[in-house]
Amino acid sequence: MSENRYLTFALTKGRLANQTLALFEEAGIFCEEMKDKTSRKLIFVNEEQKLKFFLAKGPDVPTYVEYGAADIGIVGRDTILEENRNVYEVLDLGFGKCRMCVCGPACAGDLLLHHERIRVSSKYPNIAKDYFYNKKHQTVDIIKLNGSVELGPLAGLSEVIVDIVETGSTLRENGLEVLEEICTLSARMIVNPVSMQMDRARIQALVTGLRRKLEEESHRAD
Ligand SMILES: Nc1ncnc2c1ncn2[C@@H]1O[C@H](COP(=O)(O)OP(=O)(O)OP(=O)(O)O)[C@@H](O)[C@H]1O
Ligand SMILES: O=P(O)(O)OC[C@H]1O[C@H](OP(=O)(O)OP(=O)(O)O)[C@H](O)[C@@H]1O
Repeated sequence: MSENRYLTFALTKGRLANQTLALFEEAGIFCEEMKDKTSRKLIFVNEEQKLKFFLAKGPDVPTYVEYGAADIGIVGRDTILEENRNVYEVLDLGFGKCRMCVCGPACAGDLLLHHERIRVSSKYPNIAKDYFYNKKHQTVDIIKLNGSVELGPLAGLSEVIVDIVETGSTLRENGLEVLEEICTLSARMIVNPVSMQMDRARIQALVTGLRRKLEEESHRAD
């Protein structure tokens, strides 16, 4: 372990970013500069704590961590499952909670029940494939989409979708429903396996500090 080595964090842009920075601050990990939404700067350094931070698109976070360009990543469990990178998952951060589900119009329930060869559109083709082929042993045709996945059944592209459900309002407003739940999701901390060996004490102290804050928060909420 090198005392002067910077630990680099890849954080997910978008929905998870604010809660990640708020939790880090609570645990004494600071990156003030990153809060400036007007800045186009991409990488931020905390000299005092020997930390570096950058924001990336969710699916790129496990890539940075697997290759060691970041030691630590914060990313949704959906992305970890979809990307299937060689990283350690070390902590459930408890926010960004949602569910990965098979959804569609109510009438698609019968097609699922009878293991019909249906079309499944999703932003998460690997999760969809694993669920239908390995868990349900059902042959389906998977179609990759990049967003607004609920359009799939509405436009006649697919019978069902595999997508994230949080409040359920996108489904409701489009006449769709949850047909099957695949798994629950939340934000997780991932670590590069080599970084874990080289900086074990420092990374473990970080994880312990964050876990303590999360426990304090959940006690306060009780
Ligand atoms: N309602 C939700 N919809 C999507 N993701 C959610 C939701 N609630 C929590 N999440 C979590 O937040 C993570 C980041 O979501 P976000 O929408 O910011 O990025 P994204 O899905 O990659 O979107 P985009 O492609 O539009 O940038 C997801 O990977 C997921 O783990
Ligand atoms: O259950 P709800 O609270 O309605 O949230 C779920 C919706 O949010 C996400 O889409 P997002 O807003 O990320 O847009 P996208 O479809 O373009 O990825 C997800 O893909 C669902 O469409």
